[in-house]
Amino acid sequence: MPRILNNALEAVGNTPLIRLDKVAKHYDLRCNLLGKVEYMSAGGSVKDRIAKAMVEAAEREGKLIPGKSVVIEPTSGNTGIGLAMACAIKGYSVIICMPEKMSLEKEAALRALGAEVVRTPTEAPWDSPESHIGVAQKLQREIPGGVILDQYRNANNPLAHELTTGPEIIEAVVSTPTTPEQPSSEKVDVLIASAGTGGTVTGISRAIKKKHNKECIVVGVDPEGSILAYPDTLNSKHQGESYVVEGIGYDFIPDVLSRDPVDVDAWIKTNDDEAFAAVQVIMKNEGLLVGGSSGSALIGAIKWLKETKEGREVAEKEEKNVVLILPDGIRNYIGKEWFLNGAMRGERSPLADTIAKV
Ligand SMILES: C=C(NCc1c(COP(=O)(O)O)cnc(C)c1O)C(=O)O
Repeated sequence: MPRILNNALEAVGNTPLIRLDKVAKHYDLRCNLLGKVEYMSAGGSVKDRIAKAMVEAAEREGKLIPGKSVVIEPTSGNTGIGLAMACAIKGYSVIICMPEKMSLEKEAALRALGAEVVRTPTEAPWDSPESHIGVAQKLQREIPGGVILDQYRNANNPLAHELTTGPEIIEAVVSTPTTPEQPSSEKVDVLIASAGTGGTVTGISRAIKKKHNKECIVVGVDPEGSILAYPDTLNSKHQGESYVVEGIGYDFIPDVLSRDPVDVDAWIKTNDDEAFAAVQVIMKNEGLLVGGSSGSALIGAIKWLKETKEGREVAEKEEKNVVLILPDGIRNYIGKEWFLNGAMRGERSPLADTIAKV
């Protein structure tokens, strides 16, 4: 029931799970494609959830003291935005260390929320002093009250998804009964998520497999150039190559990512072009203004559904529920060339010719 909230943190999560029927038709799928639309969270991304969880856990443990502590975090931006939102509400100073590659839009949102932003060289290896992680550690050593909550190692990252994102998905699927028009197994049959820290895919997988459906197939999506996919042989062809999509892929394996096949059954590699084309498919067919890694998740799903034996079996069954995590929205990338190319200079509707003649 609608009620007055105390602050924006109470509007984190509880995002809709929306049918992507026109996208499924576009790719000739018979199964249900369901998108968990995370840009509808208060801070605009899936990372709001871990930011809130890490801050509140640190407060409970006495690690954050109002008026004294300075939250410092290495991030590709969205975790930073979630932290800056929490710190604005709770009264902590915050410094975000973010690689140069990440969008100006994310930096602007961070600064608008009161954060200081330190940019670092994108190509710096994760364990070098110049990386976003190395610079955050240096700042913590030198700034009194500096606290790194550390999304790459903090158990509250995957736990936030095990306790919130996963149960929300399960509840939505279980409470939507099958009908002749919209057949459903009433289970989460497949979960597909792109990976950065790996907290999302790990945490949701644990929720589903422990409490709902241990037969659920969990697919991780990792960009070409990154090394998160398992087995490592999947990564060798493009290892070290740069990529434009933001928020996913790393040159190290974060502690919070479980590559145990029990948690993540399969991995799919994707590239920028196919991801950004998939963003346009979601926008034009479903009216959802998603970000680049949502395109990675969608094209990763399509590749798994079309190019693997297990996937083809799922794709043909109209009752099967395939859940995709759509991590953020186009707000973070509205001026980026990859988006403008598609939106402003892409295929126009037939109406364009008519308008030109008026
Ligand atoms: C790691 C960070 N983001 C993760 C992320 C992800 C991956 O979420 P993980 O739970 O970190 O695997 C997907 N898409 C976008 C747009 C993201 O920002 C970060 O914002 O620091």
